Amino acid sequence: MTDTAIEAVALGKSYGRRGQALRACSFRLPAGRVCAVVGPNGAGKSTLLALAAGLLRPTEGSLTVLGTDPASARDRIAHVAQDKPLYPQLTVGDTLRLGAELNPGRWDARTADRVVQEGGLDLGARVRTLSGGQRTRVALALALGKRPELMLLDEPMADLDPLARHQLMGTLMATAVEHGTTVVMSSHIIGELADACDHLLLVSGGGIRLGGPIDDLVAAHTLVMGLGPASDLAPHTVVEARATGRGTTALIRREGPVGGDWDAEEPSLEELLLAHLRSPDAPPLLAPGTTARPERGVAA
Ligand SMILES: Nc1ncnc2c1ncn2[C@@H]1O[C@H](COP(=O)(O)OP(=O)(O)OP(=O)(O)O)[C@@H](O)[C@H]1O
Repeated sequence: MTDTAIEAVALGKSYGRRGQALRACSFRLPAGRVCAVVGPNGAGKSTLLALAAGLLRPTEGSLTVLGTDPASARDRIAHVAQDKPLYPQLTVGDTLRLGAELNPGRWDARTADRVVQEGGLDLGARVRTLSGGQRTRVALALALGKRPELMLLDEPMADLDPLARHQLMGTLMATAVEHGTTVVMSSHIIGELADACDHLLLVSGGGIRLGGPIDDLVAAHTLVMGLGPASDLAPHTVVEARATGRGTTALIRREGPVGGDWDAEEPSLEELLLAHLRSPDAPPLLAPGTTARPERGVAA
């Protein structure tokens, strides 16, 4: 088994005259990890996942999945698209039985059944009568039941309530640990998946802005304390941020007036990602350990 789940080199995807969805994307996602692909609406996340699933072909560069061409790896991949295609006339029980029939010898009935049961779904209910979140549950049960080497989940948490998110994240992480499955999930809610994932890609405007193990990304960012007069900015406002070519961000924030001075604290991963989206190409604002007087506010 390869230690790389997905590798892209100068990857690009154009939808003809309708636009360039991805350009010059180079990254590597390690196998057996839970990876978040985050970025704003229209960033190119779904396109990236569809390319990795072998449903689209790159127009530039190369993409290797599980050590081979994505189209050749389709049996080893489960892709859950945003619209969660399922057969609406089938019952939940029939849908799971179909999953088992289509994946003889490797169907993980225990996990698939548990995902459905945890949501309190009636096995006799027809898929067309289910809510969006319930359909998501069935689609994820099918994907997990297939026991894939790579799961590509496009906005899997979008329709789920907090308990369902918690349950499914737990199941996905356990699957990654127990079976060595690589889980790649996308979200346009920056930071939504970050706490549960160990690897991250930040996509924006069709390019990769930031990528790597989350612990390394956080550790590589520099905390800079801004000292200055209290102002009318709300607490927790990011007041300035810059990214370097190496991905280092100097982030200054106000924790609230403390004796009339600015204070700072360790930025959250979500703040770091937002900072990168705000100022992708700017030079570093400050060297590590220096102080600053912020002059303008940028809403957090
Ligand atoms: N089939 C298509 N034909 C033409 N353009 C497309 C097609 N699919 C996507 N695009 C364009 O490619 C760009 C990236 O779209 P994509 O769906 O990959 O983004 P996304 O990051 O998944 O967005 P969202 O968070 O809104 O789902 C967008 O500008 C979109 O309009």
